[in-house]
Amino acid sequence: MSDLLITGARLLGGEAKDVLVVEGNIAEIGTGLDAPDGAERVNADGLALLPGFVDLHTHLREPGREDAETIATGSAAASAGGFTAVLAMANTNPVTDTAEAAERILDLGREAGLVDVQPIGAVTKGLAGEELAELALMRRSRAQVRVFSDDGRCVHDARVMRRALEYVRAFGGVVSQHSQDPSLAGSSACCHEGELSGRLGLPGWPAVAESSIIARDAQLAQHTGSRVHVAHVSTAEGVEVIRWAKARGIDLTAEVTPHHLLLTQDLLSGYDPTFKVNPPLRPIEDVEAVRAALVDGTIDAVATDHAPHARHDKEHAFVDAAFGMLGLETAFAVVHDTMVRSGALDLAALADRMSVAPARIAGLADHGRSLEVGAPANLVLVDTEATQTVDAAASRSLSRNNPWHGMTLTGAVHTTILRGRVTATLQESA
Ligand SMILES: NC(=O)N[C@@H](CC(=O)O)C(=O)O
Ligand SMILES: [Zn+2]
Ligand SMILES: [Zn+2]
Repeated sequence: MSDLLITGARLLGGEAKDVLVVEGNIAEIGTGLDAPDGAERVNADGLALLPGFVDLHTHLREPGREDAETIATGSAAASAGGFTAVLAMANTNPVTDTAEAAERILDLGREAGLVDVQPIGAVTKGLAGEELAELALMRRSRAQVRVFSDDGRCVHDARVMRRALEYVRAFGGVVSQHSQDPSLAGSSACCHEGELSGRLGLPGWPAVAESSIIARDAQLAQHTGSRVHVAHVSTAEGVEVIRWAKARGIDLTAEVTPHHLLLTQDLLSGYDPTFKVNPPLRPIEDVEAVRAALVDGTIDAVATDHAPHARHDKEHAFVDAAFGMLGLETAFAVVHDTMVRSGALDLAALADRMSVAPARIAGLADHGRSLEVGAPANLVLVDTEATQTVDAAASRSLSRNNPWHGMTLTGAVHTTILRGRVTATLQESA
């Protein structure tokens, strides 16, 4: 493994320093450092150095839908987006509900070699919501699964959720819940229920379908002494319940997606299925509430919910199209543009929400670390001045359901480093 010298990087956006990486770990931080013989150099003048991003919520589609994404293409999109670790959701085909399935994903991630791919295990067999999957066996496997989710579906049965929480408590695991009560909306619900859904003539999800499940799960977490993570919170009501739960000391964490931080339901007026996602895009009041919650720490982390879909699954009438949108490559730019440029968060806080907090929630010891000697060199260099117009055709993802296409955003990932190895650079994409 060759050594790496990064020169002139602003640590967390602060003071400029050189960082020497030896054998995958940060060996020295200082000024005027010399590169050892054969070391690779990265000139980071004007760039900020952050811990590599960690995505708690990525859909990689392998096995089963390799036409939409593979572990290799999703890993390439992730490293281009500044990520050094991603958690791969379990709603593949077959579902990741056994130790063998989880180990296979871990191994395919290692083969791709661009980010650490950490499998998420299903809560229930086949995501059917009835029988618990092999939670303990997945935990004891080489994949060491700690996060469990039926994402795409809500673990609706309270008895099943209670049992899952009791199980994962024994080994420090967490259940990541897709909080959306299916009984509060018809099976064709495809947008936010409100004045706009009435006007568009589309069946909607009411906000209470989200907040009522969060409230129930918070109380189940308290009752079982276990830990719940709220995936993709999207409503002001959901945020209020999370705030209440945290104030009571309930062990609950939450994530918000870049799209719920920036996009609103008004994009649906053209019936373009690119903007069809679960949970749905919401009114501006909800966007403002999730932003404020990300600032005050009620929401712990940003997670992309990168959900690639093949063209033929998206090119349908709005009600029939698949749910989901791309997010890995644009996440930093969106969060930087909406939260940092506005002054709501500084770069250190962005690093907390996109790296430190998600690594802690997922129990990934090598990621989200302080920039200090001895830490694994899982790092990202970002350019906070660079302005880019998103081009869907330039994506590393196999899919093109990109809601950011044509949007101009300030903030770009420059170089991503996994254990001292450069896995992506901005030049490559130009
Ligand atoms: N977010 C989405 O709209 N879709 C996700 C599932 C999910 O996250 O609920 C998918 O797997 O496509
Ligand atoms: Zn979901
Ligand atoms: Zn998802």
